[in-house]
Amino acid sequence: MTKVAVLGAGSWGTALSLVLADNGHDVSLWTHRQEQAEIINSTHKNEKYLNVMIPKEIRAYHNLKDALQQVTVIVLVVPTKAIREVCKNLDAVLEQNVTIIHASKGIEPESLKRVSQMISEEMNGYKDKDIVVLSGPSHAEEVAQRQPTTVTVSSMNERNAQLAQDLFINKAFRVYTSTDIIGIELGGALKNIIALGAGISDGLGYGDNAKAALITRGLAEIARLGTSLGANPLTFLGLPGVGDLIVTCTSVHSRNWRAGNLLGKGNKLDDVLDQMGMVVEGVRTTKAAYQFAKKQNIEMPITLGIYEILFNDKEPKQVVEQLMNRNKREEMDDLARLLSSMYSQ
Ligand SMILES: NC(=O)C1=CN([C@@H]2O[C@H](COP(=O)(O)OP(=O)(O)OC[C@H]3O[C@@H](n4cnc5c(N)ncnc54)[C@H](OP(=O)(O)O)[C@@H]3O)[C@@H](O)[C@H]2O)C=CC1
Ligand SMILES: O=C(CO)COP(=O)(O)O
Repeated sequence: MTKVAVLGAGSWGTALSLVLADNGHDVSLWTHRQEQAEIINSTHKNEKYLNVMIPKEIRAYHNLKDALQQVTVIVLVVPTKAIREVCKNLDAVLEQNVTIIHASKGIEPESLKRVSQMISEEMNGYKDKDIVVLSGPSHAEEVAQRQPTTVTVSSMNERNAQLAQDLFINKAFRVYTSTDIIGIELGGALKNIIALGAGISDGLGYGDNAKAALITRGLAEIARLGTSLGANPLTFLGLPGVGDLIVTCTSVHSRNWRAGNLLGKGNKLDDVLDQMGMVVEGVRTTKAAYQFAKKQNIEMPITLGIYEILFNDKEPKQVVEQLMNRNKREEMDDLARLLSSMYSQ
């Protein structure tokens, strides 16, 4: 049995706490809202985020120091925009050495930093090579129902990745390892941009052909940006790449798909985000990827179109027209370039 603190009591933090409790670990679930901690402890529910009973062994905390008592593992599951703030607070009160696993899917606009990089910048004594990421096609709603789910954990420190694998793996939650943390983090973050696009496409009333095109050409964009930042292109063919892309672009559970769907139906971004009430990571990630692609001259036409819908009020139909009328090209250009760059390394 391991003593684990899960920081972030939203949908995913709650679902991951259930997996850990199922595996017999001692779980504290920290929330930044006192009232939410009290509700979880008295009702054993967290209804705003997940419709499931929470076993009474999982105790919710509002005081961070109390949540951290004797833990040897921390699972960080707050929205990417809160990572730095939570890590600063954590650094101020954490007294013991722990293994840090994060499960957030985003990147930081301006810096294009991945979550493991942000964590190590805010936490004294932790290097980004020691942080573990957990990512893959895994909607909290299905994990909470113990439906079969597969994810990948990755760290440059293989021992830490194996520790995370052993901590989470069970008969409903299969965990693979990988050493390509760059690819795993970028795959998980960038698929949210394409999921917004898939939702927009469905909202406009387009069918499966359009969605398959978005998924496939979206994957090419993810691989282009990812490899320019040092990811292994093959990672994008795995669970945290194409796997997560499929689940997020096709599931009604996806907040990114749902937000895109509302945009495609003509709603404005601010109204959509108000309605969602949960994090839609793809919005910030679109900004980050757009800025980077522009600076580095990386071709990302879908990302550019989604940026224009989100931030420049461009009509979704106009963006579709723009995408369909680009210059003619050969489909496999990208793949050939990526593979040859891989083999020349
Ligand atoms: N839901 C899912 O199925 C999956 C989610 N993820 C990723 O996990 C991360 C978290 O997502 P998820 O749990 O779904 O998000 P939710 O929107 O469901 O919950 C986010 C939680 O974080 C809390 N929070 C927000 N800001 C802060 C802050 N500054 N300090 C502390 N807590 C804060 C929210 O509190 P408040 O109530 O105040 O808003 C809420 O409890 C995201 O990066 C997401 O992409 C990954 C895989 C699956
Ligand atoms: O990452 C997810 C599933 O793997 C969750 O996606 P959403 O944030 O779009 O709900």
